[in-house]
Amino acid sequence: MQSPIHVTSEIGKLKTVMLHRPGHEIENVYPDILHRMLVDDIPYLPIAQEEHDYFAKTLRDQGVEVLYFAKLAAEALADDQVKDEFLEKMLAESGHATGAVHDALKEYLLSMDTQAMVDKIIAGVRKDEIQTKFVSLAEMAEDADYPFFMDPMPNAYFTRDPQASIGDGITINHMTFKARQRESLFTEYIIKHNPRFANKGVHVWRDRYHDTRVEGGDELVLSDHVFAIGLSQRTSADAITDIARNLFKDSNYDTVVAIHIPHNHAMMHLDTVFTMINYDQFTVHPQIMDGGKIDTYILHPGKDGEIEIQHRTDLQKVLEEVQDKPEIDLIPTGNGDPIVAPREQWNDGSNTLTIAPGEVVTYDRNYVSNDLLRKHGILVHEVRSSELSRGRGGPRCMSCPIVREDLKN
Ligand SMILES: NC(=O)NCCC[C@H](N)C(=O)O
Repeated sequence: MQSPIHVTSEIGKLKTVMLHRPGHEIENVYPDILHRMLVDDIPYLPIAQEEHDYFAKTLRDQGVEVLYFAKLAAEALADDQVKDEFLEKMLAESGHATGAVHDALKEYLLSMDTQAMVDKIIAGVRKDEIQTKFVSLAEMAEDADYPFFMDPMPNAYFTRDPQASIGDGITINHMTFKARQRESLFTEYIIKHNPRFANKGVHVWRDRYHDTRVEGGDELVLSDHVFAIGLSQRTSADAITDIARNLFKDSNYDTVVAIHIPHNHAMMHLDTVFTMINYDQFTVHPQIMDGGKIDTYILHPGKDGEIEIQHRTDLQKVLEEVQDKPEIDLIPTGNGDPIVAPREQWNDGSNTLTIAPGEVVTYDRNYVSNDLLRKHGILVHEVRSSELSRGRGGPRCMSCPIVREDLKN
């Protein structure tokens, strides 16, 4: 049976992608919780939605089928028993496993139709939306001023991160920060219960029930046998080892390249500083290379299920070797300028979404990087970015490829 997920590169023609249109969750962010919600500012929702619709249209105009995360989730919860089981897990992960608040939230959420319930969970539930019969001492005495029973998920529009397609399978990710961990519970239900994916042979390379952390922004499918992953603020070495072991055991993947990037918010994932845009072309933020060097580890299957690891520091050479190309063109964000490069990287100038070999979608605001891409022969579709960029992610972060065409060579 052909899996409904098929992604054997970063650059093969994009056929199907999963997005999330930002919704009311954005309006539930206020200054006191900005840091904890992992955003630096509050997008203006109507414009963010316009920009997102334009992004979706740009993809559709290029023949891409656009699926929406929240719709897939609602479809997955069509059966009442599945919905009940999901809701119990979601409430528990939101801090209400039992008790009066749990009961009131459950009654409130079940009073809605399923799509409205999913949208509400993503948006967050304020305390003043529901009446509880009793409150516990903890609710009365601790966090009394905190306005939410269920936190909003303002990062849901970065559909790249809670999961990642690799080959005919997926990783469903245990994400680093609490602010994003519940997002992948939706993915679990989509894969298990949405008719598009359920019982269709999707291989789950790693599920979300682990202590170690991985996020899709770090996961790059370089080819049908080479997988690159950031060793980053969000993805730990143990998780990388686990994914490598599972890929080596059950797939064609025989090479995992772990790239150590700075552990900070501006460069939280590998795709904020490095993306693949053509067979032999990549964007790279110059500041991750210390004099051209960066700690890189190549993992291969060893004897008896062991993993062999080589430590290298020349990323360009590593890419030439694993991609089997005589030369790799590394295109520096902001043309490597000491002011332009970090400024454009901050607004996701390296975070290109490749929709076909040598054809990308980028934010319009990164005009220096975009011009340079064009000079290197890349076809660039620019999308609007005044509000979307405030969430600290770009076109690659906002898209989860589900199907790409295989590369011809
Ligand atoms: N792949 C990505 O780099 N995604 C961007 C995620 C931004 C979000 N505010 C976060 O910190 O998780």
